[in-house]
Parts: sequence; structure tokens; C-alpha cells
Amino acid sequence: MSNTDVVAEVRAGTKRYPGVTALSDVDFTVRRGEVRALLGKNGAGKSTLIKVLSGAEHLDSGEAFVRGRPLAGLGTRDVAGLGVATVYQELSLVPDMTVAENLFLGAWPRSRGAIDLRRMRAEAREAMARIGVHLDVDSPVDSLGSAGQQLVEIARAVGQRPALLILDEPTSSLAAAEVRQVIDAVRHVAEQGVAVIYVSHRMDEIRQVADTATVVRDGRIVETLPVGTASTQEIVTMMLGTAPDALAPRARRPSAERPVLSARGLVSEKLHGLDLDVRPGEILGIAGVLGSGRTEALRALVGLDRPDAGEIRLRGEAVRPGAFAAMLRRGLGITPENRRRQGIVPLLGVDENIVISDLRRVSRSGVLDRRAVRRAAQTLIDRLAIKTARPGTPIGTLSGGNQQKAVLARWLHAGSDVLLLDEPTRGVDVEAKRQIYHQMRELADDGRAVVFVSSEVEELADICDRIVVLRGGRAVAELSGDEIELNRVLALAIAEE
Ligand SMILES: Nc1ncnc2c1ncn2[C@@H]1O[C@H](COP(=O)(O)OP(=O)(O)OP(=O)(O)O)[C@@H](O)[C@H]1O
Repeated sequence: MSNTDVVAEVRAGTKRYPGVTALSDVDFTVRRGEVRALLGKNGAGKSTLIKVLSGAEHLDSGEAFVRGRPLAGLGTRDVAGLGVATVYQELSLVPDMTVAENLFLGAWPRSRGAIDLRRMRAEAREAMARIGVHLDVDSPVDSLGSAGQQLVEIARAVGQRPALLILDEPTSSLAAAEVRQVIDAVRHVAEQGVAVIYVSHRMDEIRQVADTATVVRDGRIVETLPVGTASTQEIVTMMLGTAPDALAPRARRPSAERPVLSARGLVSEKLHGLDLDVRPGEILGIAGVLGSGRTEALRALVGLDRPDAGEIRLRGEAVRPGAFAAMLRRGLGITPENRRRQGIVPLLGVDENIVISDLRRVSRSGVLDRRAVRRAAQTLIDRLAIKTARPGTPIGTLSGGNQQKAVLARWLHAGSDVLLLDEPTRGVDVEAKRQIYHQMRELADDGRAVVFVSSEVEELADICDRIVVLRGGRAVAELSGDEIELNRVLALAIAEE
């Protein structure tokens, strides 16, 4: 391949943040039509590399180029002008605007000065079709769920006709069928000669979508190789620097305890008569395809949403629907699906984000005890191996996976005895995933109830004691112990009504 095929390049790139070297003497090249996977643990430097190539960060030393132009001194707009389109992990759509409005945000098609709605909708349908997806372009994106929203983000980026398309974990919240759509779209885009950089923690998906993979560890490039030439085990070992630990704990028998939390006949826009029992001492998995009501079930259970009908009982007592704060006081903890929007306070320290769930534990006579805060936080930082320069580092500067672990640490600090985890391993690397699974198991062994919502059926099948499958806003099947089998759960989740 000739050098004219090189779309983006970093030469001897180094980038430091206070206390960490995020990129260290990195050489990186990506060419036309190539889909390059970027692999590495949480905090390895993947996002930093992406930010450098999109103009959001600048190297301390070394050089970065896009289509031969040095990026020094250029901002994100200039770099976008050179043909780089980036879809970040955290979505950037305007929730109550429609798909069409979001696709052309700020650049709506106009006729004689006025926004031309007809043209906008027609162009929106065309843009979605370009990535092979059919969505109602008049729906507010808020109503789409994370998969639909992710596809809108991708369509918007592809609509800029980029030379380099950067996707930061585009599928981390999607179920298998939707992942397929994204993969097909990306392959299609690459065939038009676009270079793609694709960050993901899912190895099976990398194998389907990528031609080559670059493994990053501690800010350095370990290796770049064709994906077909190494086994998953070999790649994971490169990522970790050592062979991975033993597998996650296996499923056990279901708990025979009386339910600590139960729902009967919940009805809302997405729930159609949901019954559910959560028992102490078990990990209960909630499986279901996109739109099955997974997230809505969880939100209703903890009181974040108020269902139109139905009953929720906590330790046998009926609770007022929608009373989120009261539920938290009574021992519930939740890690939300969208941690940016609902989970963290970006400017506060990691320590403060952790202890915020129960300040009494770290106060004396009603006054916050700084040393107790540090101590309590440090214990959990160590236990979950959260990678942060200091306990007081603003949590917003941590890598995505480490933020996720800190949200879990918060509920461990609060001593919550019913934990509802919505996609807790989203964006989390293999090692951190295992740590989270082990924590969940410890919590269950400790007599607490853990509810685990995930779009990755594999992980549910691996670690849950019981799995409830949702379809169309109802629990349609329940499996426990030996009945839990990957293919069975998948089949139940996708069965036709
Ligand atoms: N703005 C910032 N200020 C301080 N430190 C930062 C900042 N951004 C990133 N870092 C640090 O740089 C290192 C690399 O982070 P980066 O976000 O590139 O990791 P990553 O590989 O993308 O991880 P993940 O898979 O968790 O998203 C981490 O130690 C992170 O805490």
C-alpha cells in the first residue's frame, strides 16, 4: 500500500496528565478502507489517542497528522474539516428532538431562509439508509433507547462523509442483533474507502468488524496485528501484560429466601404487566432484547419512574411508586445505564463520588471528616482496583471503565442490601469485568440481593443464579441453576410473540 493511503498518523506521540502518562512515545498509522480495532484495559490510553486524532487533545511531544496535515494548533472543528468524524462513548444527542433534527443539528436544510422540514426528513431517511438502518425519523431520540441513539450518532458522523471515522465503544450497550447492524454499517462505510478506528472490549465483535488491531497498554503500543492471526487468549494477555485470571464464578442454586423486593402487574409505556421477585443471597439476571423493558423495569423498581399501575413491595411492605429517595434510604442502590447523565458528579473527586451515598459514615457530629472520607474511599479504590492518580482526582477525568467501578463502589460504601445494576460492565475491560463479577458474588454471598441487567447474555449466563427473560414488557420465562444455558436464554429473549 502506498503512503498516499495513510489517512491518519501519530509519530513518537507523548501525552501527559497530572500524575499519568496517557500516551508514551506512540507510533500509529491507519489507512484508507481499513477498520482498526483499538484494544486495551481501562485507562490504557485508547481515548487519549482518539482525542489526539480528533483535535480534542494535543500531544506534549511528537506529531499527529491527518491526510498529511499536522494537527498542532488545530481545534476539533479544524480537524473535522480535514475529514475526521468522531462518535464518543457518551452520546451527544438532544433527547427531545427528533431523529431528523438531531441528524442535522445546527445545519438544518433550508429553503429560502426557512428550515425545510420535508427536505430534512427526506435527507434524514437517506442518511439512516446509508448505514442500512430504518428508524422512524420523526421519533424523539429519547424514545429510542441506547441502541437506536447510537445508530443515530453513527449516521450523523457518516453523513459528514469523513475520511476517518472514529467510534469509541459504539456497541457497548447493544444486544447481539443490534451489534450486527452496527458491524454491517461499519463494514459498508469502510468499503467506500473510509478509515475506521473502532474501540471495543468485545473480542467476538472485533473479529467480525476489524481487519487489524492495535493493543495499547499503559500508554504504549504493544503490537499491531491482523485480527485473524492471534487467539483471543493471546490478545487478552497482550492487553493485561499477564495471562488472565480464572473465569468468573459460576451460577449456583437459586435463593429460597422470601423476596426482599417484588413487583406485581407493573404497567407503563414499556411495561405490560410485569411481575418480578428479587431475593436476598442471589444474583438475578434480567435478560431481554432492546425494547423488552429491561431498563424500564429497573427504573420502576427503584422508584425512578412511576408506573401507571401495579404494586411494588420492599421487605413485604407496599411502597409508594416513584419514591426514589425513600427507596435509597431504605437500602436500595442503583448503577444507572447512562453513568454520565445519571451516575457521577464529574467535578467532584473520586472519593467524594464514592462516599456521597452515605455521608454519615464519614462524618463526626454532623461534620465531614476528610480523613475518614479518604480512608473509606481508598479501601474501595483498592478493592475494585480503580485507576486514579489520587483519591481526590475529579472523577470526570477517569477513563470510562474506572468511572463505572466508582459508581459501584458508592453502593458498597452505602452498604445497600438491594443492588440494581444496569449494564455495570458496559465499557469495562476484561479484568475489571471479573472484579465486578466477583464483587457481585461476594455481595450475594453476604446475603444481599443483586439484580444484574445486561445486554450481553453471555455474562448473564455465566454468573447469574436465576435469570428472568423479559419480552414486550413482561417476564416470559425464568431459568435457574442448571437450566441456565446461553442458547436457551438467547432463544427465549428473541422468540416471536
Ligand atoms: N483530562 C484528564 N485529566 C487527567 N487524567 C486523565 C485525563 N484524561 C485521561 N486521563 C488519564 O489518562 C489515562 C488514559 O486514559 P484513557 O481515557 O485514554 O484510557 P482508555 O484506554 O480510553 O480507558 P477506558 O477503556 O476505560 O475508556 C488514565 O489513567 C486516565 O485517568
